Amino acid sequence: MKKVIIIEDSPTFCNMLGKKLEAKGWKTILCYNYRDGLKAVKESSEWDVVISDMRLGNDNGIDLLEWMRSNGYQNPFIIMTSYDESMSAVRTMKLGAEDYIPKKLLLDVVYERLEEIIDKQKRLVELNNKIVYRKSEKFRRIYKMAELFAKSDMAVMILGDNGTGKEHIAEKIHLQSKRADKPFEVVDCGTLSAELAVSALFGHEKGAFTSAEAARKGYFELAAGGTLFLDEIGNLPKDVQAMLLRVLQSKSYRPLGATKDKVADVRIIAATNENLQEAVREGRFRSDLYYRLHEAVIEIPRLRDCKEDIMPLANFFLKLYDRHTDKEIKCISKEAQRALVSHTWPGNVRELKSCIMRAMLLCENEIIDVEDLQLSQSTLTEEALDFDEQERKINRERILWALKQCNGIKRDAAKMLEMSHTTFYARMKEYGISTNKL
Ligand SMILES: Nc1ncnc2c1ncn2[C@@H]1O[C@H](COP(=O)(O)OP(=O)(O)OP(=O)(O)O)[C@@H](O)[C@H]1O
Repeated sequence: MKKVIIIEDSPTFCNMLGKKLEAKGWKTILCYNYRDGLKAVKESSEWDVVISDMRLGNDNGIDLLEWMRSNGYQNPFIIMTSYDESMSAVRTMKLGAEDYIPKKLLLDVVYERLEEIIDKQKRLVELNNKIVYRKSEKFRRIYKMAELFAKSDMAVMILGDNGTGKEHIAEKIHLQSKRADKPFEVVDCGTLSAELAVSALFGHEKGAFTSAEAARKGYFELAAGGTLFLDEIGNLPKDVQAMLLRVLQSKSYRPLGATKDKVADVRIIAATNENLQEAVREGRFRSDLYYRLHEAVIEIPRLRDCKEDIMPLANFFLKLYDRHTDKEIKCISKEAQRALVSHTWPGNVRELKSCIMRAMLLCENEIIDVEDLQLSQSTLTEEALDFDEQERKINRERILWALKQCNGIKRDAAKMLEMSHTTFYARMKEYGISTNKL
């Protein structure tokens, strides 16, 4: 049952709000002071919503929110304010409150707001059921960043190799944002040729061109109020880049054949596995669009750099596909587990997912064994081996080039490649580069 904890030091107002919400099917816990509120929070489950007054006698709702967040309680939190408390209300939003609502409006809007919160939670739960919450240090940091960026409307750039999980993170940001109840639209920029792009992005009216037999909505309209995820942005043709930039700057667009502009109300999240800086240097990507899309950046690591995530992911995929086979597969043998953890996974999570699916088909008893995984070097595809080898070669050459440009000064070379010193030194060691031999 949907549950809300109401913390309000005026019993009359608290009871009135409680009655209103109970009439709409909510279970309520009424607390008339900070102490009782804190107790109710400690006993709450993670989806219970907290509505607290800003002023609670000598105590204060913001302190409660601060206590909750620093003690790991992530319950949705709404603060009730009086007319002169907007500055403090802004602070509560920064601390992760869902909303602040002036008390005089509360009875009119609270029910709608609570339903929105519940709907958002449901969708987040659905997404979380499809994916594994990755516990590696690197991924925990990524989830934290995603949560922080979700609170703003900043354009976010997600960087990472193919199959690392960029789209999931983009959707997570969307579902934790104010736009969560609006669409999340994915655009595969690689398929947008200059001819198709205008109509695909902005739509067209009936008769706008010879084959336009009916009007069509573009991605900007389909995602209205929500998030547009521009996947593989590095593949966007140059003239489409200019078009996109204009729309992002003016926040308006015009469908083909239309006579009026429409408002471009979307949050942009883009992703790429390409080195976009290099693309800018080589003139393949517009630098103004590059900066417009990089208001915030999240880098997704390769699967082999988060080894502790491999087995939880593998076991999750095992359960996922278990429903689709009539075999009674119970687990993965110790030897197969060792093989999974030490494999290099050039195709990242996507490769792991198909490896487990294939193993389940091949497996002839209850335990997946190392042969079922087909992971030996000889069974790695040529393409995957080439990809890995080429990547090493390119990275090595880039480091050598930067060192030469900077007369062997490692700190400057790391800066030039926008790498942290630690990563730069680690890569030099990995590739056997020594400044003596330059
Ligand atoms: N945490 C996760 N839990 C379960 N499955 C995951 C997780 N992360 C990624 N996957 C699965 O791995 C595959 C690749 O994920 P996703 O499409 O998000 O990666 P990507 O980096 O966007 O890929 P690409 O660069 O090819 O567009 C998908 O099938 C996805 O369901």
